[in-house]
Amino acid sequence: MAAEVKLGTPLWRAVHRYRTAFITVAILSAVLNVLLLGGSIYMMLVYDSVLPSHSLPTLFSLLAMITIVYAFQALFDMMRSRILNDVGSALDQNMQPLVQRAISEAALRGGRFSGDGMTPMRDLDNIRAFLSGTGPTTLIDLPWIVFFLVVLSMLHIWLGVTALVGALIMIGMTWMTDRATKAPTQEIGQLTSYRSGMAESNLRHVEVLTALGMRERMRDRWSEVNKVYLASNDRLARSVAVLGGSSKVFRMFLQSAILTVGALLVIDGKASGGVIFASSILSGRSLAPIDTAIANWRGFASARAGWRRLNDLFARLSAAGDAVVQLPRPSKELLVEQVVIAPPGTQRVTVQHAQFRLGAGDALGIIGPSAAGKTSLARALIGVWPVLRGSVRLDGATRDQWDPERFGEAIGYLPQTVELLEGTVAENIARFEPDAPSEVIIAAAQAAGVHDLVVALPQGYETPVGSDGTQLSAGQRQRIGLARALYGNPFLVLLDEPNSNLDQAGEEALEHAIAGVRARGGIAIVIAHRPSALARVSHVLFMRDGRQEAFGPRDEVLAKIMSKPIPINAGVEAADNSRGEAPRKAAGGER
Ligand SMILES: Nc1ncnc2c1ncn2[C@@H]1O[C@H](COP(=O)(O)OP(=O)(O)OP(=O)(O)O)[C@@H](O)[C@H]1O
Repeated sequence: MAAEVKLGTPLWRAVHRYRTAFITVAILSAVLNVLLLGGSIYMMLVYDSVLPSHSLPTLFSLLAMITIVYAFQALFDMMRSRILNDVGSALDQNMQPLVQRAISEAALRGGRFSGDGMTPMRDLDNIRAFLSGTGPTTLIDLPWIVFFLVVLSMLHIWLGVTALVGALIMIGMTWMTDRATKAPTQEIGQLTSYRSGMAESNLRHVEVLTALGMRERMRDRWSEVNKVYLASNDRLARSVAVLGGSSKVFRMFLQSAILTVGALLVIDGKASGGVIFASSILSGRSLAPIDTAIANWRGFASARAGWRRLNDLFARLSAAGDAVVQLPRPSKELLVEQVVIAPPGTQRVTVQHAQFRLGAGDALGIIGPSAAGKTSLARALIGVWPVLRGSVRLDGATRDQWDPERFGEAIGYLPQTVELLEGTVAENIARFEPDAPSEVIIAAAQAAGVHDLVVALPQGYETPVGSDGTQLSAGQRQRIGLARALYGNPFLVLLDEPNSNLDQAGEEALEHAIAGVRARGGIAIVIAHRPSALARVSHVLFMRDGRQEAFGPRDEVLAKIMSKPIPINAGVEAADNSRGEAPRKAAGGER
């Protein structure tokens, strides 16, 4: 039974969890904004009471009071920044696992964005940076403009009206900033990913690029993308600078305008001298959040674009749920029923109507020319590619009925490119399981016939493999990859061209490993171009052009395909009659 995990708006739900913190920030902001009146009131009192009376005690009492007010302002400001910073970090920590899962799911479904595929992670970074910066406090302070306008109007209606007109103009500027930043912000998001994906790919392939004299050409290609990226950044920075600068100057002008209105009111005898200065300061303070908002709009726009993209991504992945009922480990059979496969994110069928059944103790060799669909079928069998039609069942259950981690424990997979991860040999064999028992690691290494090879390494099982396993030879990588595939005695072990880099000893270890899987009641599937890998299989499946052309007991199928004209690279050298070798001998014969 698959549980419906509602991922629709997980960001909102995560933010909702911190509502108490947001309410506290809102209350602190309210107090802070009221305290902001302190400076203006102080100026008004000094001007209107202290100066006419020349009273020093009044002046110092007022100074003491305003000092306390400023101290509280500083305290509350610090408190709300701290709370928001904590919320940003907690939200990040909370969402990171979901974001990582979304990145993997999107990649598996073929929805990997061009580039490095890490856009969702950067989006979450942008949201955290926005929450931890001045953004939220600025936005919270914006509605308080109305309060200051009311206070100004209470001093005199014309002061309020002047400030209102100024505020409306500045809000218009904010709207223009938003329009000017929206498109470049989105463009920069995509370009950042593309640019870093390209740089990462160039670095990963540096040896090939150097050997083939392609480094400069690839660097030039990257520079072209970088140029577009810089231009977009430039455009964005310029818009923000122009509008941010204008709003700041306009705010200063507005203060002078208010001063002028105040002066006119004083001349008219409708206000005191203190009111002029108080209102000027008040208007400056009240409109400050608008130009702070404009100056920081870039961060806000990035966070908003990231927020939308993430919600969109989560919504698209909402159907993926975790199984709640844990099925027992499979132990009986693999059933493939009329399976049609297309690479994720495409409708291009690469395997049509594959159908076969394997029982515990069977081993299957999949052979066929290049691009016959062997690897496509393999990926669907282990559940990393979806099936368009038909089904793949282990002990009667399709993959979506399993908890993904538990399903992985039942699978052993050695891909064509071994893909070891940064860590030690032991960690790689143990699939990075924390506290993996040594005896299980050694058992896997022994099953793969690689134990002696590992202990002969400089640090034995603790030898670091380097990024992508580059500190090992291709043969060593492949054999350690085989041990990883066999770790924990998985039921279904799938080996995609496991002998492409093996020497004689490696080939023998591979044969032994396949025999071992069969002997313990597992199922082994081997995709092979070289005949030695077929030595220990019980069945053979021959594929061509995405079709299953033959399936059955090994010798029967090999005999059948030998009787037909087979392309020279049909997948097993044994099938290549042009060499005049006896196919059965080349295939090894079941031992
Ligand atoms: N990720 C992918 N996206 C789109 N098409 C793909 C993808 N992977 C494979 N294909 C296409 O699917 C077809 C079958 O490829 P597949 O790798 O399954 O063949 P194969 O029999 O394993 O070949 P080989 O023996 O050369 O490894 C090919 O035409 C290939 O271009």
